[in-house]
Amino acid sequence: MGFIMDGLDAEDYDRTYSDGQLIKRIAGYFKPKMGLVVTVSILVVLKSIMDTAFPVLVSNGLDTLVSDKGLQTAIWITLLLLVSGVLSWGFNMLRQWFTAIAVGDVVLQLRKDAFNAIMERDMSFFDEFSSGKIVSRITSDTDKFATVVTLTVNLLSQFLLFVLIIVILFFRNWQLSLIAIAILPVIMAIALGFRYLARTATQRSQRSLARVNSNVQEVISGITVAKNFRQEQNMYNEFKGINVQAYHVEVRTGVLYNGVFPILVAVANLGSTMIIYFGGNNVLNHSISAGDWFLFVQGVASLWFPITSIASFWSQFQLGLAASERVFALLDAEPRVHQSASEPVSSLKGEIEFQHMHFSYDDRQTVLPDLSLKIHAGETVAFVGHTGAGKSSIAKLVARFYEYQGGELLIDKRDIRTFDLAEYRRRLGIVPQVPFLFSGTVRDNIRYARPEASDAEVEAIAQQIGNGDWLEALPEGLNTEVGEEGKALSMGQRQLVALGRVLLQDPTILILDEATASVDPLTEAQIQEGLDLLLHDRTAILIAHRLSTIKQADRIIVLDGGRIVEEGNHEHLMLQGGHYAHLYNTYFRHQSPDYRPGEGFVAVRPSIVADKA
Ligand SMILES: Nc1ncnc2c1ncn2[C@@H]1O[C@H](COP(=O)(O)OP(=O)(O)OP(=O)(O)O)[C@@H](O)[C@H]1O
Repeated sequence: MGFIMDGLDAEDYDRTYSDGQLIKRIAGYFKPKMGLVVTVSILVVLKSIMDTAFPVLVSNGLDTLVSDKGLQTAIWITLLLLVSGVLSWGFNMLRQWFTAIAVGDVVLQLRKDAFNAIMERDMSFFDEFSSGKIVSRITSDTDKFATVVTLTVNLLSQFLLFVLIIVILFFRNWQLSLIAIAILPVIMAIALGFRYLARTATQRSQRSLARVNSNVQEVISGITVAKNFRQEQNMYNEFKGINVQAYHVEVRTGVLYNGVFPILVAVANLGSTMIIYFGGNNVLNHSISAGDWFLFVQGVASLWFPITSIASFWSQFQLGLAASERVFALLDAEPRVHQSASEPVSSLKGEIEFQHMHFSYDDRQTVLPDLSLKIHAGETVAFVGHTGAGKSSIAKLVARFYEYQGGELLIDKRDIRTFDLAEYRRRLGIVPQVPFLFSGTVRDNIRYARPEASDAEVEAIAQQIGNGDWLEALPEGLNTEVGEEGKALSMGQRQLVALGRVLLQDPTILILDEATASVDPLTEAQIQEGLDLLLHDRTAILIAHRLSTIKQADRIIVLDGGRIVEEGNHEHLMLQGGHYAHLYNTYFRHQSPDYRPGEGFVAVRPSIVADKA
């Protein structure tokens, strides 16, 4: 058994709400739908009354027929039964209809809230939660929330039916009622036992399905690497194991679900047999009528159904509550980036100053221990350093994606924490290392920065980069579809689109995380031209990986372990023979147009080389 369930342990979900809090919260969502909720409640009561009326009418009808024996009475009874049946059907249909409307409206609102909450979250949130989990919180978790509400309405209706039948039976004959309910503890014991087993089985089958999903997702995302390393067979074997596990889990769940009902039916039939025997004896000695006898036989048969359905749906109810909890956790996630005010940022000069900045993403590692740095308005600063030195982190702090723990970050001598972030970010242009393009055309993607820009403006921007030569390589120029995430374009073309996008935005501060991927010399030249345009007249932070970009900077800052170890321009730093010269020898030397293998090393102080060795 053990190995079948491997990897299906509980996830580390953040359960922080009690059931009561959750139900209160769910009820809160239904408050604006009070009219519908009241209508559904009335319909639930009416349907339950009609369902109870049916056996009562038959019972009374039997007794009347025994004494009256007239055809007219039989017709009347039939008509009444027909009316009660039709009414029950009608009430049920309306109840389901209105429930679906109310639940649909609430899920609509909940999804809107969840989506908005995600848009509001700062970047640390996305580090913590995988995209798969976030997607499932918005889609399947809100769906499960809907299931829970629909189930609750159904269960309430069943419960009401149960109470009504019990009350009527007791009014008719309490001794026989006691016999009827004697079977209930047995049914409840089986149902409760099943509740536990069903919950475990449902959780396992959900987890095994999630494993299948995530395996397929991972394989498809990494298909290029898999094919490159010829791992298809290994991947298939891995999938096969996971799929077989899901099969075993599903079979167990199916056997459990399908096995419990025959047991419950057998027990319920035992109850009916007892009622038939004792009730029949009572009819023979005239202590109850034949109609009452029928009512008991019928009543016992309908009693077990509400109990079993409450028990069997309990696990789904719990899972639905857990899903609602995950949605609410998403809505309530505390922001890590705290703004002390929301002051307008109508215009900026672009001066950036870090004062004794202390920053870490989490408690595992300090990324910037104590950074002090002033970038003047209009200055182009290139950050260089080994991987993990903290270059991107500085840029992310300027974009206010993360909260810092100590020191100050001033933009135009104003505390960044006092800014209206939406306005501030409008003045900030970011070109990420791997440019992300949304599906649509090249034109749509450039326009993304300023949706109101006219076609002529977009075209003018595209023409500015490399005289528009890059557009000729695109099959339909600006109208070329970029495909999912821009996969239909080459990496260099994607970078050019990303540059065009930021040029159109015309930000005061530019952050460019330069791509490490190499592009052909022509594209490189076009990108360089685009960059020249971008750098002109604005503050720029370049996380530079290309020698040509680094040389364009007014100042180069060399980072090591989150500290500034050197700064100056290219020539000055080369002469120093320190960290920059060492980086040059390691990364940039071969990018020089005069590069010859084995040549072009610059002199580096022995202490630096020894330090890095
Ligand atoms: N989102 C994150 N959560 C936790 N730690 C992070 C996160 N991003 C970066 N780090 C850590 O912070 C340190 C600095 O990373 P950063 O990305 O700033 O380096 P970098 O100099 O830009 O490197 P590269 O040139 O490879 O992009 C690294 O040790 C990295 O592991």
